[in-house]
Amino acid sequence: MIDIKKINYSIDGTQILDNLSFKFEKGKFYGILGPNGSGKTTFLDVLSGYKNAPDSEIYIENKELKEYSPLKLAKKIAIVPQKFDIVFPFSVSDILEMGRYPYKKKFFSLQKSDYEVIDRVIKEIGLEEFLDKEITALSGGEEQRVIFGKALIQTTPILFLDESTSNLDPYYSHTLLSLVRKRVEEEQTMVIGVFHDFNLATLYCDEILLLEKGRIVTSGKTQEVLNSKALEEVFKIGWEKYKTEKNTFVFPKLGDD
Ligand SMILES: Nc1ncnc2c1ncn2[C@@H]1O[C@H](COP(=O)(O)OP(=O)(O)OP(=O)(O)O)[C@@H](O)[C@H]1O
Repeated sequence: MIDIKKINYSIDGTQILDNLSFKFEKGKFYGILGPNGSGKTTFLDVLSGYKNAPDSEIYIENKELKEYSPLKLAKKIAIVPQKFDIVFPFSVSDILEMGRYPYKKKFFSLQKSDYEVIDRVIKEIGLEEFLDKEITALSGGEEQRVIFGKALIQTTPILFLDESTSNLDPYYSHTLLSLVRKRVEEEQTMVIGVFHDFNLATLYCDEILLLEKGRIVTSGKTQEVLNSKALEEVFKIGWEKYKTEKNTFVFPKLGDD
């Protein structure tokens, strides 16, 4: 569904993404792990067309990324970014409605079917109490839930999450990730999410890509990558393991403990 033949991306002569290639399939939740500065956000930015990488060859559903108009791409990929730069005090309702703009006909208002999608997501992630508030007046976690909601309202087959639960409490982290996991299984959508919390990756991801200095060091089933030697080498720390019936969770092993 996303076939990366190659991505090279550099800024001022520094190679940020170095000859990456990978095939992402639909019906799977992928996690991207890697140290700070390893290129995770840049990778999603290039895949979403936000950053232009001329020396790249990327196919989204068999069509080259370069051939997509921004509007067509917005019907394929929604993104919950790491940072949101909302300075204008839009209301939460306005922001959520923006999720339907790719489907809006010129000079027409949103349709009943658009509002049905919006209302469903509002209920699913509990945004009712914020609708009339200005986005700039919300807490960090509340704002993140709204931006997440907008991406879900976009109803795309591909969703990118860039540390998109970093401001959320455990209840909302799991509510939102369970919701997208359900869509992956029931609607065969695809999710690619950047995580620093490996336990969330353990619980929700089918496969992991481990990035270091703009390269994919290893990739594979979540449990295999999280139990690999590469994890220690890339993060330069040992990992304590905690096994449950279904999963092995990993925690940083610090000092002499
Ligand atoms: N606009 C820019 N100008 C110069 N260097 C940049 C720019 N944007 C990103 N970089 C560099 O590119 C590298 C990759 O950055 P990126 O944000 O993709 O890393 P990341 O893996 O997402 O990191 P983090 O875990 O800290 O969010 C970093 O070394 C960063 O300093």
